[in-house]
Amino acid sequence: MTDRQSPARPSDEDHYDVAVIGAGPAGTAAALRAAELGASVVVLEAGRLGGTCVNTGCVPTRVLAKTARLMRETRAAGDYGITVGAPSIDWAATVERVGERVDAVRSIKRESERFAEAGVTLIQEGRARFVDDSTLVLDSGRRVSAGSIVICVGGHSRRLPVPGAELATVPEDVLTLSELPKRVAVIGAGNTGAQLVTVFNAFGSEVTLLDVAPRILIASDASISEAVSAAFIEQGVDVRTGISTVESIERADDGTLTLAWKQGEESLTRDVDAVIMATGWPADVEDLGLENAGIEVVRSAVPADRYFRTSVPHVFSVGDANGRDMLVQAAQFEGEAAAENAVLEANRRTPHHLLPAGGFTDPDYAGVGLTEEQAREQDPACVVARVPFSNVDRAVIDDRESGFLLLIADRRRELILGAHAVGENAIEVVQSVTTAMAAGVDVGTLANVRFAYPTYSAVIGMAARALLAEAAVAIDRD
Ligand SMILES: Cc1cc2nc3c(=O)[nH]c(=O)nc-3n(C[C@H](O)[C@H](O)[C@H](O)COP(=O)(O)OP(=O)(O)OC[C@H]3O[C@@H](n4cnc5c(N)ncnc54)[C@H](O)[C@@H]3O)c2cc1C
Ligand SMILES: NC(=O)c1ccc[n+]([C@@H]2O[C@H](COP(=O)([O-])OP(=O)(O)OC[C@H]3O[C@@H](n4cnc5c(N)ncnc54)[C@H](O)[C@@H]3O)[C@@H](O)[C@H]2O)c1
Repeated sequence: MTDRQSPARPSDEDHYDVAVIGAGPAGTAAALRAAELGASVVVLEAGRLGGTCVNTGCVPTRVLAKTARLMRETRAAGDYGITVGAPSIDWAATVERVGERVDAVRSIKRESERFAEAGVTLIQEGRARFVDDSTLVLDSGRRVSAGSIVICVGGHSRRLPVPGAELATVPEDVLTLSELPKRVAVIGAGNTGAQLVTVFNAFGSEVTLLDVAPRILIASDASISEAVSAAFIEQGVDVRTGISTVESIERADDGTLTLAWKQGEESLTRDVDAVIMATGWPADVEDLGLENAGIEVVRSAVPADRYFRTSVPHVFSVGDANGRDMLVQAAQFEGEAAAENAVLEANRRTPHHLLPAGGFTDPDYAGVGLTEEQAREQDPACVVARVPFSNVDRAVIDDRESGFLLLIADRRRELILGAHAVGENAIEVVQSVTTAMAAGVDVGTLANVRFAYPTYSAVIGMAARALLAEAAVAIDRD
């Protein structure tokens, strides 16, 4: 690799081949891969190792999702002849349990030991900031220079610029609520907001969900949004999509928050005990000194080309920082690719179409590859099969008939272009389809795979066989 000399190069011991800013999933993957390739590597982390995912994002949210499920299962126990009382949440105990599980996950991640074993230097002396395009300064005053720098700073929640926004709780702080709110408004129906709706609904809170977008889970296939939205409404959630704007939040003397918004020309209000703002995730770039390095920022993200190079080619941007696929699996994939491109001066890309994602709502949802709308735009003759869970033995056995798998193939019924599922185990089902896609399995082969009985994954074989039947019809029409 090229060893670029910084004009303000500190001392030899503070110069590395690769400097990685942030030790979340992106930074950890980038650092370990760069070290594996023989580079000298430093990781600069301002907070807790593991980043958003393990500390305030996926892991705590997933524990809350499990708690929500236990509440639902307990309520349904009577259907199976099990006598239990009506469950209720002891919020303090729930919060403690989340913390305990987060610590358990942190203990198996062992980032510092893995860095040490790989010969990666870890420096935790506050936030890093660019001095120039090859030099970083930490809060401690220490300077570090590197031939390549990988920006893995992740992001943070966004408060809407409305009066009273400071009264809202952001997703990272949900566990700091002093008590379980009886009435809660969730603003933002993306992956975060939708999951919090399910959690608070299961916990017995009265939930209102608002979004400016015309449908919830706007990034998912339209059929997913429709199904999850219908389930929310059936569960008593007040779903308000297509609102014009959130106007304000005001606090009354008794602590009640009044949320005001506009739907068309109509002004509406709702009194709640908590407002959660899950309205986006800008990159953590405000104090990064990018202007000192001539690195471009666009809409609160550090854009990168498909090889993760920023406008300054030896500086890379991966994970949530580049504002693309804000998922752990993307962050890890991108981190490794950027490390290879930095150390080997290669041009490695990541397969965006093989990134499965989903959420633990009630019901769960997930997707991979093209949505039906995207697939039809690319090829109007693509073939789509939808198999309801009510046709799947296991779903009926478990009393989980709601949901479906939508499988999309090209017109020649060879390639799987996308898969989208709602229902029990949707994420595991979509993961299995992703594995098949990654392995290059065609629809015909998938249709012949045997699935253990009785499993939810059996829906994949059913959908593949339905695709073949559908495709035959499509081909007849040609
Ligand atoms: C509530 C919630 C639930 C989520 N659930 C899921 C899920 O189920 N599945 C999924 O795939 N994704 C989920 N995500 C998204 C996932 O957490 C992120 O995509 C992922 O953490 C991004 O990894 P990253 O390494 O890019 O950034 P981060 O994990 O945010 O790590 C960035 C790190 O950089 C450090 N840092 C920032 N600035 C500096 C600086 N100037 N100097 C030094 N260090 C710095 C930070 O302290 C942090 O440790 C969820 C997110 C949220 C908010
Ligand atoms: N399970 C998962 O994989 C998972 C879970 C949580 C978050 N994430 C990722 O983290 C990132 C952040 O997620 P997020 O859900 O916090 O943000 P997001 O950007 O995905 O969704 C924000 C939502 O807020 C809405 N919104 C924006 N401004 C608004 C306004 N003024 N009034 C009302 N609504 C408004 C948007 O229309 C959007 O639906 C995403 O990329 C997401 O995929 C993933």
